[in-house]
Amino acid sequence: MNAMLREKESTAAAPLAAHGLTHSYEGSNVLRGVDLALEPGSVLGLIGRNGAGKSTLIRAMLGLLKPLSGNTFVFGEPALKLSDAAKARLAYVPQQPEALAWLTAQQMLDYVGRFYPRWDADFAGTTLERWKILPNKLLGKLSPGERQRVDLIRALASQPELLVLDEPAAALDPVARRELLREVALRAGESGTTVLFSTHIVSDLERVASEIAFLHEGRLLLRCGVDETKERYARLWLPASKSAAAPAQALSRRRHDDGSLSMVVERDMHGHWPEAANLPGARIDALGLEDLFVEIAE
Ligand SMILES: Nc1ncnc2c1ncn2[C@@H]1O[C@H](COP(=O)(O)OP(=O)(O)OP(=O)(O)O)[C@@H](O)[C@H]1O
Repeated sequence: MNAMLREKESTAAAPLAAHGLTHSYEGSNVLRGVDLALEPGSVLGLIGRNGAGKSTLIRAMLGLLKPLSGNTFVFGEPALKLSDAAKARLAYVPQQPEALAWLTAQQMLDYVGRFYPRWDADFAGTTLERWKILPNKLLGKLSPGERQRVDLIRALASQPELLVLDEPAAALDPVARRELLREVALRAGESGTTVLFSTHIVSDLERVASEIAFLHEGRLLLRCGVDETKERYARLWLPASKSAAAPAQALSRRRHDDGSLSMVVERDMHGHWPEAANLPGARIDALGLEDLFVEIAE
């Protein structure tokens, strides 16, 4: 199958897809050719350091920002010309919600609810109470964490098919974060909601994501199932005498004071580590998710 046909098919099936996305701000490249498509019902955790380009990628994928080049699709429609019907199936929570600050939480939820055919007013009411938000307080007077919670309630009450959360945990305390993640996992499991969320908290990924994508300096360095990472990636140590045999394709490479080398390597399509792993003195160490990210991102 040729590449264009494959792109067309993956776009049609994917609730959210981007192809060859590039973007720059003031001449500095932030996205450098990102391809990313979400399977229906998957929960994809997008991880990367501060400034890696996560928010830019999310905004471009949703058509909230016109990329320099590349195409983005939501439910198969071009994201920049999204129909109202598609918008009603999608919910997005930005990192710092600011809109409608002059309304109270209850007024905002009542107002917004009218635009969503599957709006769950009971959920909105009971969750406001459970998350201890005063319904009659102006949004502009809520703390950033409370504001983010109201926006999360807005997103969840619309019962979206696609839920996109930009660092949902940023302003939440650990208890609220766990509650939110539980709710997200529940939605994905019970209703088949497709979820994309960005984070730099590895434990959040481990709790709810079925897949992870690692964005580093505008490129997707790694994309795989959460359970798969430990099997697929590891740290290879080579003594100084064998460092010349280091495989060319390593995700990261570090030289130590004694001349030895360590690098993150991936199994090949047959499940084998690079050949250098069999050299005398070489060692393969398992990597937890957090170590993997730190190794690659440094
Ligand atoms: N409107 C803008 N104008 C100029 N530069 C911008 C703008 N928005 C983002 N940037 C820059 O682009 C880079 C990527 O920003 P982005 O917000 O996408 O990263 P991020 O991965 O979401 O970061 P964080 O984890 O800190 O939220 C950063 O260096 C940021 O300073």
